[in-house]
Amino acid sequence: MVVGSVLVTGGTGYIGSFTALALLEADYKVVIIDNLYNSSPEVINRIELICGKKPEYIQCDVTDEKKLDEVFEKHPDIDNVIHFAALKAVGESGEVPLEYYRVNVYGSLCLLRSMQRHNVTNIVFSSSATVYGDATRFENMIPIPETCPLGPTNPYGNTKFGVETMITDHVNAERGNAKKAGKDEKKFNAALLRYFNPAGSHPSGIMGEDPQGVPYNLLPLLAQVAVGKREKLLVFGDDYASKDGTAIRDYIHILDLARGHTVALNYLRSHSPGVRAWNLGTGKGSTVYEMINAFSAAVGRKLPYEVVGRRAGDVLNLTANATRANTELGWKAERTLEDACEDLWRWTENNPQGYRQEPPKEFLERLKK
Ligand SMILES: NC(=O)c1ccc[n+]([C@@H]2O[C@H](COP(=O)([O-])OP(=O)(O)OC[C@H]3O[C@@H](n4cnc5c(N)ncnc54)[C@H](O)[C@@H]3O)[C@@H](O)[C@H]2O)c1
Ligand SMILES: O=c1ccn([C@@H]2O[C@H](COP(=O)(O)OP(=O)(O)O[C@H]3O[C@H](CO)[C@H](O)[C@H](O)[C@H]3O)[C@@H](O)[C@H]2O)c(=O)[nH]1
Repeated sequence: MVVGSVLVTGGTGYIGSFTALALLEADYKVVIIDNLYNSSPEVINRIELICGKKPEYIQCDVTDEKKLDEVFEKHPDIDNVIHFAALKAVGESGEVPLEYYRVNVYGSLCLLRSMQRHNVTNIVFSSSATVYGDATRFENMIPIPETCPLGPTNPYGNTKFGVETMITDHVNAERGNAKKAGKDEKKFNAALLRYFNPAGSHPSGIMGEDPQGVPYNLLPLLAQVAVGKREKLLVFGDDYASKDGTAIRDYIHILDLARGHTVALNYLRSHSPGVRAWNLGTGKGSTVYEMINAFSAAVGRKLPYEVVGRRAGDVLNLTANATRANTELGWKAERTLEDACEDLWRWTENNPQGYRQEPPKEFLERLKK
């Protein structure tokens, strides 16, 4: 039995593919669009290997409004969108901000307009903890609650803040217009999911993060050090006001994060909250050094690093207060940092070339059983 249909933009990417898997496991029909800028279509096969169901994949750029219209016309049953497609590197966004505004902001505008034309009224948006900026500028805002004033410190964060605002204005307007016309205003809803730092892979070892160019995030970079693709990790600053001088992030297992999307979507459909923001994090902060140690423990040897200067746009501490998601959505991160590191290492060891190589036979055999 299909419980609903979801268009997943950026669905061959890291978080999108795990969410597509979680949606299929929760009996949603899933249509993925992606332009493969930072992903591989092979992940569709891996999703099928794991859950026995295959999402439909359509190559489509989210800034191509005509193509978006065609997708909605081909699938008139789609009644929800989860919007991942974006550029996501904090550092790079300071170098090519216009590209970040084009893909992240203009792409979201195209999507909302196309959804409006096709009467698709629920959206779950991939926002980010980056929208809070430096929460240590306030007293008592670490761990960060959703009520913390927003103030991104880099162009990437500004695009996420801008899209959150655009979605909020749009959904509120749609609700107001529907009410005036005596129509059902409650069908217009948005979840703004502010993720902290996703980590890890599928425990099977056949599905994980596979960035196409040079990765920017800490864990994929550490994974490259572990398999010898990179000599050492560069630690961006050891002069932060943390216990060991390195910056603090809240690393959340990718399976917990993916599950957060299905529960948020279910909540939109059952409670019709209008626009609501939820933090998805564990509530536990780890420094860069703690992450190097945790991943080194999973690998079984100490990974080399060198301290360099701070990265522009970085902040000291992004740790979530996830109480709202816990009380309202009934969602809580269940897996540990150790789980994330072990799963990441299993994926990396088995797939040093990412999705460009066949999964090991023993996995295929086991999954067939
Ligand atoms: N990974 C993180 O640390 C993190 C944290 C918070 C929020 N986010 C947000 O979550 C979302 C997914 O991130 P991810 O880590 O899975 O990144 P990802 O790069 O793995 O996935 C993004 C996907 O979007 C696709 N894409 C990019 N531009 C596109 C375009 N113009 N048209 C269609 N598809 C396009 C890419 O090919 C990729 O498959 C992004 O919106 C990101 O900003 C990520
Ligand atoms: O080579 C590296 C890469 C990262 N870091 C440090 O590791 C921490 C995590 O950095 P990431 O680049 O992995 O993640 P960010 O927190 O900068 O950003 C990520 O998580 C955010 C949410 O917290 C955003 O949404 C964003 O999309 C996503 O890239 C930071 O302190 C960073 O300075 C290093 O020391 N060396």
